[in-house]
Parts: sequence; C-alpha cells; structure tokens
Amino acid sequence: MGHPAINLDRNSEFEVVKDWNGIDQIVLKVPSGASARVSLHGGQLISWRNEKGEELLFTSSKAIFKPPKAMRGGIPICFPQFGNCGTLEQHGFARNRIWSIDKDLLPLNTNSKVECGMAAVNLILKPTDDDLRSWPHCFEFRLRITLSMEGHLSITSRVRNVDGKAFSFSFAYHTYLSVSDISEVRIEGLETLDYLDNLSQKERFTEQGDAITFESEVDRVYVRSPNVIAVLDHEKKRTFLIRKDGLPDTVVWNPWEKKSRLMADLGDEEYKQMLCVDAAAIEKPITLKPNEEWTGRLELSSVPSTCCHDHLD
Ligand SMILES: O=P(O)(O)OC[C@H]1O[C@@H](O)[C@H](O)[C@@H](O)[C@@H]1O
Repeated sequence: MGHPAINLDRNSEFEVVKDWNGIDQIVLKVPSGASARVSLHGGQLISWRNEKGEELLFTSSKAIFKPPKAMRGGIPICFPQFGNCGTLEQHGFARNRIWSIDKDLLPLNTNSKVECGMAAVNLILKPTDDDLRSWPHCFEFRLRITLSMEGHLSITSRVRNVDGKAFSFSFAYHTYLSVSDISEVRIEGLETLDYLDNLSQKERFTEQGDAITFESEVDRVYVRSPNVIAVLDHEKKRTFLIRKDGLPDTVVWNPWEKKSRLMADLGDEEYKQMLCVDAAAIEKPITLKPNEEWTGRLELSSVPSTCCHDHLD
C-alpha cells in the first residue's frame, strides 16, 4: 500500500508506505543501493541497509510492531527520560508516540558531510495532553534523518522549549547494532573512562585500558565519552563508526542469556546478534530555558575493518 514519492526539497527524497497497522513508514533510498526505513511510530529507525542490501540494525524475530510500545530493535529514541531514572515510563514516552512528517524545513547549522546526503526526512513530535499531564513541559522535537550517497546515516534531534519555564531531560539514541556474534565484537573508544553501572545501582567504576569485549550481561553509561567510537565485528570484518555531537555519554547494553529469556520480545539466543551502543545525555540532564533549543546528532557508518583506524584518528 504505497503512496507516490514525495519530494520535500532538492536534496530530500523519500517514499511513504504503510505498515500492517496502517502507520506510515518513510523509506529513504540512494542510488548506491543503501536504504533506511523510519516508522512514524516512535520516529524509530527500523532498518538501515548498506549498498549490498545487508541489514546493519538488529531487529528481534519476536519484535512486536504494534503501538503503543516501541519494537525491539532499530533505533528507538529515549526522551525525555533515559531508563528508569525519573517518574516517567521506562525510556520516556517519545518512542511510543506517533510522530508527524515536518514540512517546515528549518535550516540546520551544520558542516557535516552526511548532511549533504541524497535522501532525508524531517519528523516532528509535540506533547499530547496525556504527555503534558505526566511531564508538564511544552516542547517541539524535530528529528532529521539523512542517508548519504555512501550509505552513512545521520540523525539530528532538535528539542525546543516552547514553554514559559525551564525544563530538563535526558536522552539516548538506543541503537541496536546487528553483529555476527557478540563474543567476536569489541568496542574501541571507551577505555579508561568512568561508567555508571546499571547492574550495581548506578555505582561509578573506571574502565580498564583494554578495548571492551563481552562475556556476560553489560548495562553501563560511560560518561563524558569521546565523539567517535568504533564497534569492531571481527567475524564480519566490519566496523561501525559512531560519531556523536551534543551527546556526552555512551550507553553499552547487552542483556545476555538470563535477561533475554525474561524478555517476551527477544529470542533466547538473540542477544548474540545484537549490541546496543547509544549516544546519550544522561549523567547531566540537558536544561533548556524558554525559547532555547538543544541539538544532539548521531552519525553512523559501516566500513570494512581494515579502514577503521584512519577514521578513529
Ligand atoms: O526493554 P527496554 O525498555 O527497551 O530497555 C532495554 C534496556 O535499555 C538499555 O538502554 C538500558 O540500559 C537497560 O537497562 C534496559 O534494560
């Protein structure tokens, strides 16, 4: 059930299709063959494929594509709360709401190469009356998703305070990367950093000097992390490069075996094929005064592992 392609501007090109719940999904495609798919349910990236058509984001085989809950996989947006560190539902309400396509194309102040990409869409979220009852702050959340010619993905969030008083929030791009086998994966860029361990009541520890590898459940917020982090998949000889801006922290999460068994929307063995590495603002919430705007950007690329050290420099 597709609609004709809609062109927003010279650089923006996307197609709108409906999922089986009748919710619009935006399909971004570039001539190299790379593509991405975004659901208006949650403004959630639900697919990102390279030019060979390989899926780069994890989606659980048991994922439930039905509002009001976000599906298990892709890139849900955690806003205005990360995790359970507040009074709202886990990870805030933005990932469970229906977003709209934003036709007001406001210029972005950016020098990012990815922003000159081929395909882009702008979404917007404003609070519902219910949201205002649980979180009494008027905001406008603009989300721009861009897929470059080379297949790099860029997601820019802009939150504006349109209220009469200041408010604070935490935020994460909860990014489920698809990996060959978690035991073959390592993360570079978080060595020697402090982290808050969600498995020990958010106690603070310091990471050792080695790259991070996985042999049990991990649920950590690395604070004040660098703006480029690499996730190396040894078996696939593939490296994800995660570039972030305006997002000081990085969450690393893998539920491992025991927790996976407790999750209805994750297969018992699927923890092996996923790793969440989230660009985030958690330790120090973002505070916006009336009329102030915050920008948080994530850029994801997937490169052959042989090339990654040039990018990390
Ligand atoms: O099941 P949810 O609400 O999507 O959350 C999944 C996980 O998300 C991670 O980001 C958190 O650090 C974990 O603590 C949490 O379990």
